[in-house]
Amino acid sequence: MAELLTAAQMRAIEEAAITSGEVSGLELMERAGAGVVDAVLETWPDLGGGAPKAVVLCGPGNNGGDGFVIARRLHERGWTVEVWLYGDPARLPPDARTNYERWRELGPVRPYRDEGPGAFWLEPSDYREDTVLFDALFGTGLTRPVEAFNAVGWATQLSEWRLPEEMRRGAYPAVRVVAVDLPSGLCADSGRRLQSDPPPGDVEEIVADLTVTFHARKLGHVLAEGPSFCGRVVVAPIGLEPRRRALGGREQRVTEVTAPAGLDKAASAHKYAHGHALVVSGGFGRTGAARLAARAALRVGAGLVTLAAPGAAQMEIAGQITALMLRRAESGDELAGLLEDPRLTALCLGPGLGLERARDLVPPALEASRGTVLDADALTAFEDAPEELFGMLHEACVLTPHAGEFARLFPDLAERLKQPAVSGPAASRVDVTREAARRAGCVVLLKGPDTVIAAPDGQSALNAGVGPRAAPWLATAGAGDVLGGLVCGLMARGFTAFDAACAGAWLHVEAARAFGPGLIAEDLPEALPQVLRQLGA
Ligand SMILES: NC(=O)C1=CN([C@@H]2O[C@H](COP(=O)(O)OP(=O)(O)OC[C@H]3O[C@@H](n4cnc5c(N)ncnc54)[C@H](O)[C@@H]3O)[C@@H](O)[C@H]2O)[C@@H](O)CC1
Ligand SMILES: [K+]
Repeated sequence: MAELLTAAQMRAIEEAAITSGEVSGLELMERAGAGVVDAVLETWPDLGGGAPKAVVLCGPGNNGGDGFVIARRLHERGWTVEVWLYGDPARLPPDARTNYERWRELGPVRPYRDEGPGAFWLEPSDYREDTVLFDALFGTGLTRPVEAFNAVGWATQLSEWRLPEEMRRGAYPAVRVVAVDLPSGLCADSGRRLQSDPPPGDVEEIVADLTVTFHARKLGHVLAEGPSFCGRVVVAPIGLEPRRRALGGREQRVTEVTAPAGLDKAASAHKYAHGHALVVSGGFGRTGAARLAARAALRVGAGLVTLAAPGAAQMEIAGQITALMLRRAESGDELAGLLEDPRLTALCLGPGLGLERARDLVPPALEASRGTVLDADALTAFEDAPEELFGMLHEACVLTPHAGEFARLFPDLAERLKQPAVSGPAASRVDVTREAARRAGCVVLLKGPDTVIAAPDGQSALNAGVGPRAAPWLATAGAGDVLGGLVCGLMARGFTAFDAACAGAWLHVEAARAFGPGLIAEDLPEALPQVLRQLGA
């Protein structure tokens, strides 16, 4: 599984490599700069043949050091290179200073200080269609908002370069923007832009076309605003070993969800060998969500799936199902009666359930100690008494809130994400989901474009909805109900709560991608066979 790193983990990996004598910091910086140049030429082959222009903005730390390497290497390739430094050359860290000196033998360094309008104003004639701007101001060392950009700073001008031609004040041709490691201003751990509070007016951000990071992606590339700031993200290997020990314990690590194993069915196994899922439906006129969840549970391979509905809803359901089964569960007592059947291996409650019914049915469902997905109304029903719910939850439960439901159960954690990110590392969706899982004592899957999954012991994973894992079509009514059903079906088949949540999140995205544009929730279960076939299930 691909690890997504924090700034501290990246530093620990680098330090371990340097102290072991395997490589020097200077060599790593050289490889980082070379990696950026390679990625630029690979992304824009048209720049390979000519003599383009580079404007390299260097900052006061090692990110700036990478910038000086890039400047030197592009100069060696025949590019016209212009270098700017924000900071005092005498205070550069040693490796950055060395590369500053090396560049100084080749060309000048123009100082930038935030001295008001015009402090960083390059003549329009300086710019050409083949100009590439390198943002080597701040990388993983950013700890506070970048004041230098306020109102009159570079960012305003950078963003102007990026406006459509007819909207630009001057006659600047479009400039390609490359972020070194991270677009400056972005928090490496949370993907949030560090900003003073209240935010300064009229500040534009650096939005990159290409971000070249080193060794592995950082959480900030995929969380929150990260994807919209980074553009294409390329990972340049800089010869570092994985060094898992430097990453810390499992409570500090975050992996990306990957294709699940174990979805095939043995030739000799009968249907009960694959578990029996029970999905609890809402009342008359509100059964669609549960039917979607149930069909997803069946498609993902649960041997049997039963819908439990109040009497008044049974006719409605019966007319719309075939392979699914139907039982009556009018009340909590009736549900408890159904759950006396030990062959029921997993439950799903919430989609379309109704708040009153949820308050009645969730306690006996949790009492039964089966793999249990709680979603939608099963979460909202406890808005006024989250502790009551937490007291009943057990390790085989998965809560699948969207941001709104999450805020109802964990208002203080949701508030942490809303507070302005004034210093780094800022609170991230991973942090709050981990804390929520610890508090609830079960797995929490926080839905969103970046879906985060955490277990009470801190183990975490995420599906970054970017690049090959983007599935914008999932923003459609009922898609969340299908996810609940997938996780329930997988638990019915014997997956642990955490593994079921990860596999469910992966399959959900994969099914959406297999169907593509025009997707509605009903299509998701129907796209699963194709996905499962590709997995060799
Ligand atoms: N050996 C290494 O450590 C390597 C580091 N690499 C590069 O080094 C970067 C990390 O370097 P650093 O840790 O020096 O950090 P940065 O270069 O990201 O920035 C840190 C510097 O900026 C200052 N600073 C932080 N926030 C500021 C703000 N808002 N306004 C003004 N100054 C601010 C800090 O006090 C520090 O001087 C990585 O992102 C990567 O680009 C790569 O060269 C690979 C090797
Ligand atoms: K940068």
